[in-house]
Amino acid sequence: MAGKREDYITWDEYFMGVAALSARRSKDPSTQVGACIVSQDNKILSMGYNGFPMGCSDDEFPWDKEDEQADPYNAKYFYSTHSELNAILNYRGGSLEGSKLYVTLFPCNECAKAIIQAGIKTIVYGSDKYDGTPAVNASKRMLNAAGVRYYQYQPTGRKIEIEV
Ligand SMILES: O=c1[nH]c(=O)n([C@H]2C[C@H](O)[C@@H](COP(=O)(O)O)O2)cc1CO
Ligand SMILES: [Zn+2]
Repeated sequence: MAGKREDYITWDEYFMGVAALSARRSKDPSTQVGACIVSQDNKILSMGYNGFPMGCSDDEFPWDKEDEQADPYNAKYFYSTHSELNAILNYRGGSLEGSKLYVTLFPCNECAKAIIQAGIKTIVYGSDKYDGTPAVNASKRMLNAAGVRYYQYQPTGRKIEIEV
């Protein structure tokens, strides 16, 4: 009798991998973020990445951080929907109460509000490159107050290649 395969990926590698793959759909030239929401029994409920809302063309809306005149209408920030919010909004199945969010970048304060209100209880994040900024400080303050647990994903170093 053959034993089971032993080099299968862990749950964390699987869900962080799905979040990272989702990020590859992002059109943002500077920061690509992916998210994956998982139930308490390890079933994927939803996914998302940062992008403009439906009907707002990736070719017509700006992807710049800032134009020469520093005109906010010509920068992406008014228009881009964050990956975490997209993952929450993409879920049409009912409640996300008690679920877990895997996200490649620590959620900002706006996403933290949506995460808390959606009932997500755990966040596993990848990069924390905006740590110390007001948005992330405010986010951590709210997540702490609301009892949302968060911890940084510890990369295993395993390379997962997918040929498509
Ligand atoms: O939590 C987040 N989730 C998320 O999807 N984003 C997106 C919005 C923007 O498209 C991009 C941030 O752009 P930049 O790093 O160039 O400022 O990442 C940004 C954050 C900020 O933490
Ligand atoms: Zn956000």
